[in-house]
Amino acid sequence: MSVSLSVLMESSPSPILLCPSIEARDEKSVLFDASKFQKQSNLPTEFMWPRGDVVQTQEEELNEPLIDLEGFVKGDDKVTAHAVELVRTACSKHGFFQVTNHGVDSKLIQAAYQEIDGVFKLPMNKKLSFKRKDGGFSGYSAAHADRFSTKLPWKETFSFGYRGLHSDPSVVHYFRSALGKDFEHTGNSGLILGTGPHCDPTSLTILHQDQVGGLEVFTDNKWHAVRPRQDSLVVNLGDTFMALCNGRYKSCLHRAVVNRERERRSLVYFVCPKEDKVVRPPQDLMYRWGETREYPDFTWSDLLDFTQNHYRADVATLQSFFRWLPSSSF
Ligand SMILES: O=C(O)CCC(=O)C(=O)O
Ligand SMILES: [Fe+2]
Repeated sequence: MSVSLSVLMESSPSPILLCPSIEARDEKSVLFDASKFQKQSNLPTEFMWPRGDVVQTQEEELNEPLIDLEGFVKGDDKVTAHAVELVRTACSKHGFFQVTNHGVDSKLIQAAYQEIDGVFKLPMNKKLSFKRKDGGFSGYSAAHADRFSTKLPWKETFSFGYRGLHSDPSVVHYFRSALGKDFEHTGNSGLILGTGPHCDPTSLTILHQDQVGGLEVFTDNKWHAVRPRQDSLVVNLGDTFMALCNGRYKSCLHRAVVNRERERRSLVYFVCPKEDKVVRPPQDLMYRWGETREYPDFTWSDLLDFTQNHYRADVATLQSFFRWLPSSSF
């Protein structure tokens, strides 16, 4: 089995961010102390999102059933069938669901937060010593300031990738059994966003946010807050999964809003295909569904290159990618 996974840990807003200063916009990225801005009304324009991009924050919480994986993990067919139905409904509607009894030890999650806190508290020069290289997977990055100059995310991340897990998280295992070999996976809310509205280009995203909250999902024409739950994991479908399912299941449109009072952290686990794997829906599914193809073939390495080097993931990544892809006639 080939597995390609990467884990992203993010903390926002951070006391120090790396981004272009307003005075030195044409110079290479320079350091400035973002904590100075945290209590001011005059926030750096690089972090401002045009109002058109930002739907007014709804206080409304997403009211979706929490999916209990206990029966599935234990192999209880009846309980699994019910969970599958809930997952199917959620994926058809907005590509998002939350699971409990997922088998990931909560102590491990807390330990990961503690570990990553130590990394983010390092002095900036230390963090820059393991800066993520262009086109690379692993390392520290801040605000994407090295790649984009406007609408910067108010966050810093520490990412690392690895392959060849011995066991799958149960939800990955489920999709794998359903899709077979075709699923080889290797603060100023409302204006300043930790992570702007986007769909993940990856296959699946499994996420834990801390108790500060801020994750929002777009569904029923509105943004809905996802209440943080210590015991649950959020699962988002990404663009690659949507392409694998011929658009039947939706790539989840989401964002993370930060606030001026408390730092927010999240642990994000991206599941991606093997680089050279051609992404296309399984033929027997297409046959069974009687559908024609919605998307052309592509490889994860092309989509990865596009989103790492040419385009920051947003709501229209896949369409833009197909226009960009030379062999695509879309
Ligand atoms: O921090 C979060 O809760 C969301 C992060 C996210 O959407 C991403 O990194 O793709
Ligand atoms: Fe995301």
